[in-house]
Amino acid sequence: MKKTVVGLTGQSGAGKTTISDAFRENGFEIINCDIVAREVTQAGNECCKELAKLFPNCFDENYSLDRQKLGEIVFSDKNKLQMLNDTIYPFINKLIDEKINAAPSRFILLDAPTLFEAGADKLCSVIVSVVADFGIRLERITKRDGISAELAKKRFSSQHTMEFFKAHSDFVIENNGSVNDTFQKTCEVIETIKERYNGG
Ligand SMILES: CC(C)(COP(=O)(O)OP(=O)(O)OC[C@H]1O[C@@H](n2cnc3c(N)ncnc32)[C@H](O)[C@@H]1O)[C@@H](O)C(=O)NCCC(=O)NCCS
Ligand SMILES: Nc1ncnc2c1ncn2[C@@H]1O[C@H](COP(=O)(O)OP(=O)(O)OP(=O)(O)O)[C@@H](O)[C@H]1O
Repeated sequence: MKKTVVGLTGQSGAGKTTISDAFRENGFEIINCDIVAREVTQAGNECCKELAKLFPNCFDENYSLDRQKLGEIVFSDKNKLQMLNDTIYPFINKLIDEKINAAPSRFILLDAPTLFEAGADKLCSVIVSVVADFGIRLERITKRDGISAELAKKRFSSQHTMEFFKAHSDFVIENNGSVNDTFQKTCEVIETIKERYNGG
């Protein structure tokens, strides 16, 4: 069975995980890369031991990761973010590969904020970006994650710009309005993708 992998990407708070529900309802198997990143950093595993060499203050004696502390460090320093990415992506990409191979569905959605940085765009037949305005994203993620506006802004500036996402995607979904409107737009995109790739 030839699998079609759709990469869903965009800045923090744009609405990737919200939109992924529409893909699930349309028969897609969802791989959420934030969850994959949590799986590879479960206390005591190999990835944590590698990261603890670089960020010793972010781990306790059981190699359990203090996520907020690491976020504060890497989203304030591009070199440290690069060190984190270089270390964690091989573990993440290996697990993504395993999940794609094990997926029972022919259609797979990769919900991945750092799709391009991780090189996971190369696994995708189609790339969909979700975009939303800065102020809206700021409000959403300070509320969702309970983080300060300052940390949220640092996280944004660690990511590609909206223009980058638009320029590197096959479809762009704007999510400044209601969830219902965005769901409708997403279903139209899904229909086009399915028409294009069914049987292909
Ligand atoms: C830095 C970490 C420990 C912060 O953990 P925390 O629980 O505070 O945040 P969480 O993991 O829920 O991520 C929240 C959002 O931050 C953004 N983000 C996460 N990692 C990165 C990154 N490397 N570069 C840019 N933005 C990122 C994404 O929009 C993500 O949805 C964590 O995000 C991490 O391990 N990041 C590296 C792995 C990665 O790139 N994950 C993204 C999916 S591949
Ligand atoms: N159209 C919308 N109207 C109101 N709230 C929304 C809308 N879209 C998303 N949200 C809310 O905004 C928050 C961020 O959305 P979501 O988690 O889907 O973003 P994301 O792109 O996956 O972000 P991240 O990369 O940080 O994980 C969530 O709490 C979600 O419920």
